[in-house]
Amino acid sequence: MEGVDHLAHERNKSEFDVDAMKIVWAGSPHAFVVSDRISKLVASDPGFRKDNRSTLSRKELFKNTLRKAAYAWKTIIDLHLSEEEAAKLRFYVDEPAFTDVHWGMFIPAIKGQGTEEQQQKWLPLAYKMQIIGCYAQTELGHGSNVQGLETTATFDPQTDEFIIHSPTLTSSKWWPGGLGKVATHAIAYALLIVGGREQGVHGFIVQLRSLEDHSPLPGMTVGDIGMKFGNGAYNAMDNGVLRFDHVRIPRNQMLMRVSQVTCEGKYKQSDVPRQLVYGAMLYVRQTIVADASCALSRAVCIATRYSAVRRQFGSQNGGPETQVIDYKTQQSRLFPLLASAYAFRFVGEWLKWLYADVTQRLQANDFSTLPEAHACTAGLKSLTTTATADGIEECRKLCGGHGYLCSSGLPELFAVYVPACTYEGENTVLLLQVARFLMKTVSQLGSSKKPVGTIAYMTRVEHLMQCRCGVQRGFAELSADLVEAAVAHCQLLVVSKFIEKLQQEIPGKGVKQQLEVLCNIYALFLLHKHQGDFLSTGCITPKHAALANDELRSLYSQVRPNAIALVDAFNYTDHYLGSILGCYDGNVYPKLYEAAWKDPLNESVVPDGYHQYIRPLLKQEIRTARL
Ligand SMILES: CCCCC/C=C\C/C=C\C/C=C\C/C=C\CCCC(=O)SCCNC(=O)CCNC(=O)[C@H](O)C(C)(C)COP(=O)(O)OP(=O)(O)OC[C@H]1O[C@@H](n2cnc3c(N)ncnc32)[C@H](O)[C@@H]1OP(=O)(O)O
Ligand SMILES: Cc1cc2nc3c(=O)[nH]c(=O)nc-3n(C[C@H](O)[C@H](O)[C@H](O)COP(=O)(O)OP(=O)(O)OC[C@H]3O[C@@H](n4cnc5c(N)ncnc54)[C@H](O)[C@@H]3O)c2cc1C
Repeated sequence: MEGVDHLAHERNKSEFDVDAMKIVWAGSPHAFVVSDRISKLVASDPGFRKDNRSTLSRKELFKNTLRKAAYAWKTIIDLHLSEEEAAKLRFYVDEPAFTDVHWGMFIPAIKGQGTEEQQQKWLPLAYKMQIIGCYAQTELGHGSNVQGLETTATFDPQTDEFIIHSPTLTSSKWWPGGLGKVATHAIAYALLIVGGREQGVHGFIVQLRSLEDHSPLPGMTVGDIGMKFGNGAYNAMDNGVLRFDHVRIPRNQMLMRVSQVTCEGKYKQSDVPRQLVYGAMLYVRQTIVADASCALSRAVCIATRYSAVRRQFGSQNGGPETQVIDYKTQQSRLFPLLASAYAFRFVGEWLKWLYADVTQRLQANDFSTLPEAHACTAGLKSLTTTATADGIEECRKLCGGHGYLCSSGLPELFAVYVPACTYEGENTVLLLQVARFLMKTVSQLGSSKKPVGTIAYMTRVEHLMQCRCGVQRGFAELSADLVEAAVAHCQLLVVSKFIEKLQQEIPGKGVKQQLEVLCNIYALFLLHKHQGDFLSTGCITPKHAALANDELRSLYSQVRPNAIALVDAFNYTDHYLGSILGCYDGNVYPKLYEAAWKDPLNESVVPDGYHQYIRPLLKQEIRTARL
């Protein structure tokens, strides 16, 4: 039944203006138009095909990724796409690649930590992709502990150069995306040594490979670190290993916005805080939060559409069975994830604003909000990526057995997404940073320094005023509890930003009402999940808890007729979703059936290996077989 919309009856049930919701989701009418146009452009171009990814060998997959990246770049040039449109194009191409780190980390690091002069020299080359960059921070022995990095950058005043060196095996750079096979340059982080004194970790622009024949420059040992979790998936990325053997680079290739080394060998610090060396991480964590809503909404879209297609039990008088989306248990697992996708969208929007604000302040030498920005980006990165990774896996289970097929799109989505819990700051390590920030705030509550912004509420929490412990004392011992407190603080942020969103004018019939329902689901689901904490701290009574649960059930019933329209509002093409279970027309079974026959195993009826292994077994000739 090609061309028939099997979900039409669901779409007819919806009680709000889906087109208006699409604009809310996109962020603005302009963002919607750009996103809609570019996603369709990618979807309709066979050059961006991705349905065969899971059957390719690593080498084929990688080469195909290179081809796609080059093709994407050609498309960007040919169509004169703006920076915004080009970023959307890369997003909808939907394949992890060296370009992610080139645009997402290498360029932002130079922008944030390079001097004007350095930016003028390097950025035009990077923007035109005449050089390709990666971000080489993590080492085999040290990732989270950035101050523990072992790579050294020793200043040689005789030649006005730095000598970059990997003194041990554990100091080998290990993990950087794009480093393995593609990048020509790296921002390498190393311990600066000037005049025999260690001056902490700094970033350096280091050329890795020849721009003529791509061979590694003298003193560099560089390669790929090997296969990662999941077939296909993140293996399109060449995460790499790199060792430096006394590699010399000119002095002006140290990123010198935060601190400088003069030709006489003097180390000077600007009045900007040292933490700006970590600026690129602040930026990327913020983009990761925005990306979490994309990944979660994608999984939720698949699970919601399939839950409306899938029927199990409950047939009466020979009629159809019940759609699994009508089971309360399915709703209680699915709808909080739908609400989370929207919640993360709005907190991501807010974080983008916060980041723009802190960047503007930093440019005007106002560093007062940097600790708060660090706590918010770190905490929300941790919260949203953990919830999204768990949510994708839950969506897979919500799709039953078919969710385990690669053609559902969910295994690959999970495999690509799950490292987000680790990269750019391991999630627990980041929560400890938030906890430290909260404890610091608590310890200052009695002083004249009043908490503002996202921590202003602390003055209203009475028992916190009685806390007078030092920040460090007992921190390690209580760190597991403090991490929970950090999560609670971040959840408060998510809920309050959702509520603030609802206080704005939101046009479109019924749009605001739907968002109110989702906001209430998000908040009440949290209350339900952490009922024990709320009850044991006396924040709610058992009666409140019971009322909240009743309300939650009723909210699920309100979402039910709108569920399909709420995921349609993400405006994802079938190409981007990459899922038979989530296809727009809901025509799942014929597509699954057809796809199965395309598997390489089905290329022959009798499998390769029959004569060697199956037949000798069946004929009891195993002893004489040549295995
Ligand atoms: C295909 C999928 C793509 C999906 C992504 C989508 C979009 C993203 C776009 C582009 C990205 C591209 C691709 C994405 C894929 C992969 C990329 C992965 C790249 C990486 O994976 S790249 C390595 C990242 N590797 C880390 O992430 C290490 C984590 N480890 C740390 O980050 C620190 O090391 C820390 C904080 C744990 C320990 O620090 P510490 O406290 O023990 O000691 P330290 O001396 O370091 O800090 C002293 C004072 O600095 C403050 N402070 C710290 N950090 C700050 C910051 N960022 N800003 C402002 N202030 C900061 C503190 O709050 C303190 O402040 P105070 O003294 O006031 O309390
Ligand atoms: C797919 C992928 C892409 C990556 N891309 C890049 C890249 O482009 N560039 C780059 O430089 N790096 C990259 N990385 C590396 C990444 O940033 C690090 O893996 C990450 O920062 C975590 O550090 P780690 O591996 O040292 O973990 P570890 O710190 O060793 O974590 C191991 C465990 O120890 C715990 N732990 C660590 N410290 C503490 C503490 N103080 N208190 C309590 N518990 C603690 C953690 O919670 C975790 O459970 C990438 C990693 C992955 C997986």
